[in-house]
Amino acid sequence: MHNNSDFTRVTITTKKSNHANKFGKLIFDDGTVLDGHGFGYSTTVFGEIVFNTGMVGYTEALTDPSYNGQILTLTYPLVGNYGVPDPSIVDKDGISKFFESDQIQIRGLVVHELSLTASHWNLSMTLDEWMNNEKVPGISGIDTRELTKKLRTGGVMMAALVVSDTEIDVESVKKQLESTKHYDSEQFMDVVSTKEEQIYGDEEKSVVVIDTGAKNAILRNVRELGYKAILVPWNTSYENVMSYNPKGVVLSSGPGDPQKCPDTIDTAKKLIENNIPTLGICLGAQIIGIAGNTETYKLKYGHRGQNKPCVNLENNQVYVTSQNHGYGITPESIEKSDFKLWFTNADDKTVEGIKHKKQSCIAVQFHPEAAPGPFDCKFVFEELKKLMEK
Ligand SMILES: NC(=O)CC[C@H](N)C(=O)O
Repeated sequence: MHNNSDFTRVTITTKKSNHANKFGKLIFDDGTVLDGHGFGYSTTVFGEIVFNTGMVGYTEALTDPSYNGQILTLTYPLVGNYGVPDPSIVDKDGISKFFESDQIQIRGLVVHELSLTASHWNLSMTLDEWMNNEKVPGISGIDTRELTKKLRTGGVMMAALVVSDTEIDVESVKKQLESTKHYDSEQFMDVVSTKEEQIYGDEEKSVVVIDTGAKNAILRNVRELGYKAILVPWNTSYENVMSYNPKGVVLSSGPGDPQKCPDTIDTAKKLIENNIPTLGICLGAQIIGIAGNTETYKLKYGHRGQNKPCVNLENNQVYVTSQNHGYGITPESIEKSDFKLWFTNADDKTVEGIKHKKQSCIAVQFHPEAAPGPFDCKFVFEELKKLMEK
């Protein structure tokens, strides 16, 4: 028999999005112009336009530093209906509970329909309010299926997103778009990486996380292994990493081309050489790959979603993974490298994980820290723990 105290009382908060109807336009570098309704902040932004097929998780996606420099299209047709939680809610270590970093990282957001009402027990503001506060523009009323087909056919491209209270001058935006720095040549590390070390927990044994744009969930997973997490800047040298005397090292996810992180590649080379237990995640996997003689390349339209099937070649088990990447490790380059293939993508056979042939070094292209429902990829952190406690 239940007594009332068995139940947590949950209050559902409802808020209406009262955004004014603004002008909104998406302008692509191939000349295409799409009309929509502007929301969020009135401004013009330029970035690489990409799409994510996840049905939920916009709070996490918008704050994932790996999206820095990009205009994000969500293919799920109704967005914003559960609002946005309070950013100041933190866990016992002071790590934000519901956000992957302390700000919105995307340059702009593209949706089909923005929900006018948001309801959730955890809601503190609407998506429109949040984006307005953080000065990020959004556009709704876009046929995101057609847009996705365009990106799948033509590949990701540079675009401008304009939200304005007055009529938009398309020609002048097109000119600015032409002279905008291309996403591929941008250097994001100074923008996303911590400038100083940050320490979470007080355990004696520690894991250093090299911050090339780390998500909070990576820190949380390290903490759950029972280790102190030490977050350090992207360009921390091997000697400085080792000065913390860590049991292991995580190379985090992050935005941009892995070739733009030469200092991290250098540190990774020495971590491998000295057999320090190391796990690379997404950008971190690409960096580890380069450090161990694989090559990387740019995918046509990337993998961004929550249901990307990956096969563990050691036991033929398939995992449903979360992903967000536009570059990858070149499959043909693995054979002559220091790694063997660990995971492969069941959809397109791209590289999803590698293991060093001799040293304690593993890397996954997918996000083991992400949990869009299930937690089935957490075992990757357990693999790191096994290497650290060997
Ligand atoms: N999430 C990530 O770490 C992304 C890695 C890299 N920037 C890419 O786009 O492929």
